Amino acid sequence: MPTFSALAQQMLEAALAASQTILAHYQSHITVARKEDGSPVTAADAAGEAVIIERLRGLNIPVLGEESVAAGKIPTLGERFFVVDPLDGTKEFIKRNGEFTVNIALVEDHIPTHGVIIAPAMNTAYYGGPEGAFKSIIVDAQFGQWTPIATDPQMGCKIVASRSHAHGAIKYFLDEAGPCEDVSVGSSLKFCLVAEGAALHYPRFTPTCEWDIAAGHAILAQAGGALIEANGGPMRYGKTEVDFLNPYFAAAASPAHAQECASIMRQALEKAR
Ligand SMILES: Nc1ncnc2c1ncn2[C@@H]1O[C@H](COP(=O)(O)O)[C@@H](OP(=O)(O)O)[C@H]1O
Ligand SMILES: [Mg+2]
Repeated sequence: MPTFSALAQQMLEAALAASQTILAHYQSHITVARKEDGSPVTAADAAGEAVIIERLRGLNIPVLGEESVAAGKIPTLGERFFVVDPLDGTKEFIKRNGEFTVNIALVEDHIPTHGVIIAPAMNTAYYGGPEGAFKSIIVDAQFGQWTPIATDPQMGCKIVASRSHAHGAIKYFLDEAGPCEDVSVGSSLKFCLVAEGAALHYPRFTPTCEWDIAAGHAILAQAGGALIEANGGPMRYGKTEVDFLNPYFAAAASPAHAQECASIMRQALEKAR
């Protein structure tokens, strides 16, 4: 059982509280609204983010939250800031297939050093930080035992892809990668599958924002994996100038696999043109 730092404990408790709030919405009627960009949003998104901001307030670290940004509230980001997606996989939440997550990351010097992901409807939590990478089952709204997780770079080819945001290049990726199993799942759970050794590659060919990936990036990195831009360079956070939009990226079970994944992505994108 890891001894979590006070900071990690606060992040975990904030995510757990938001997860309970979101579950209450999930178990009652879900009303769907549309954001300016046409993407769906529910009352659970805002309620979850409010709970997280409240719980993290005492730390005096700026919070970059998906819903706050959508409402025009962008904090001044210093060297250290939280990145929050209270409800990633809103489409899955609305479809009620359970594949949605609460995400909190701490970014330091442009890199996510701590990450928490909870899948409320699956009673599953993941953490990655200086203590290592761990998974826990939630019982009676409490974390159970934390067990270490690790990627499996030796496994056969298995890729995870978005359930709701497909791109034509995936087909070419599979052609290039050779025999490869292909699994679709919603939200940041894709990072968790790679982090716990259940998938090898997560090539992302459709847009994401920093809050969609920061927590997953931290967990994956601590579990032995890596996330890089599809061009092969490091993924950096705090990209205010591009509204926190990420370039396409490659996440995989090791730094070498991430480079391989990115290289196959570039070939696939070339073919898809
Ligand atoms: N056109 C776009 N621009 C920016 N982000 C997008 C996007 N289309 C989808 N996304 C992001 O992809 C996330 C869903 O990922 P996935 O398809 O892997 O489940 C969404 O998270 P939310 O559900 O939090 O809005 C959303 O932020
Ligand atoms: Mg999201």
